[in-house]
Amino acid sequence: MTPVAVEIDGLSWAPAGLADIALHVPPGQIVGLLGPNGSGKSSLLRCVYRSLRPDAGTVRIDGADVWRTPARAVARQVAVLTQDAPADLENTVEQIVALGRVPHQGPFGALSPAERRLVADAMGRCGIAHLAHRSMTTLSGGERQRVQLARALVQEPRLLVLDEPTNHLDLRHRVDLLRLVRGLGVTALIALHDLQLAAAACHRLVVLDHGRIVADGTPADVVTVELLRDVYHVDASVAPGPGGLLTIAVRLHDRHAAPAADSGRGHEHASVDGRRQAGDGRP
Ligand SMILES: Nc1ncnc2c1ncn2[C@@H]1O[C@H](COP(=O)(O)OP(=O)(O)OP(=O)(O)O)[C@@H](O)[C@H]1O
Repeated sequence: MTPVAVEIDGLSWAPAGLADIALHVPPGQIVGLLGPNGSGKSSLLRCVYRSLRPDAGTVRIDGADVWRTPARAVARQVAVLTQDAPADLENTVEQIVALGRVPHQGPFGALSPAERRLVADAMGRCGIAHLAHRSMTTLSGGERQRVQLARALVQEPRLLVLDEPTNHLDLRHRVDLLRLVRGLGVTALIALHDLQLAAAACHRLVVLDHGRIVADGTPADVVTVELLRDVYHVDASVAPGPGGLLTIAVRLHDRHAAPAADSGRGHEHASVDGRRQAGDGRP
């Protein structure tokens, strides 16, 4: 799968406050889209995968304007994983995963042996092979999210658009999903709320606030005390860790909290591997 370049220029969409967005993503780059609730991440991604027509501006994938390209042709290049996979589908997991081939097939196309192998392989990579014959209605949120990922892989996309792909996943599956995405070598745009995971998984982070890009750069450049204060309104410290990982320590100002026996409480560290540690006692 050859990755594509994505070029967003002058993009505006008033309902989400998106205004004059410019973002150029080279082939193979993994971009994490961050920002508070309602900052416009999903709306921007919807403009990219041709689900939302912007008021102004363009989105070009390998030079082709997505709104001048037939939907089916876009679907052959772009796979999308949205926040909440539909839960009310009666189809089996295998049938849903096989839907990833639809953009590549004719009107009555049956799966070729190679495509059936692709479906089996994707289910194996996403750890859902044992669920192949289960109905989607019987799955947990995390299992449904992994089914969506398998369907996206089967699509053999050149661009992956993931909107909060990890919100139902436990820590191991979060890490597995992001590792898998990195291993694909495709271009990816991923909206994430977990800043530490985003910093660990993405080549580049872009932060939206009130519909505008307020930061764009490497994880270490973007995830700063100032960003957490000015954009997230959180009092925190950020420390570099081994292998380029970041550790974010958030200070909780809770006037109603019970007095703590340990004077270090109130400062809580959450590391990328999910272990929470007591405060370090720093002011
Ligand atoms: N179809 C719509 N009509 C009107 N307003 C909309 C529409 N879609 C989104 N919005 C508004 O645009 C703003 C941005 O929404 P969006 O879903 O893009 O934010 P987000 O950054 O993805 O948020 P979250 O982190 O909560 O998922 C929100 O205030 C939302 O209510």
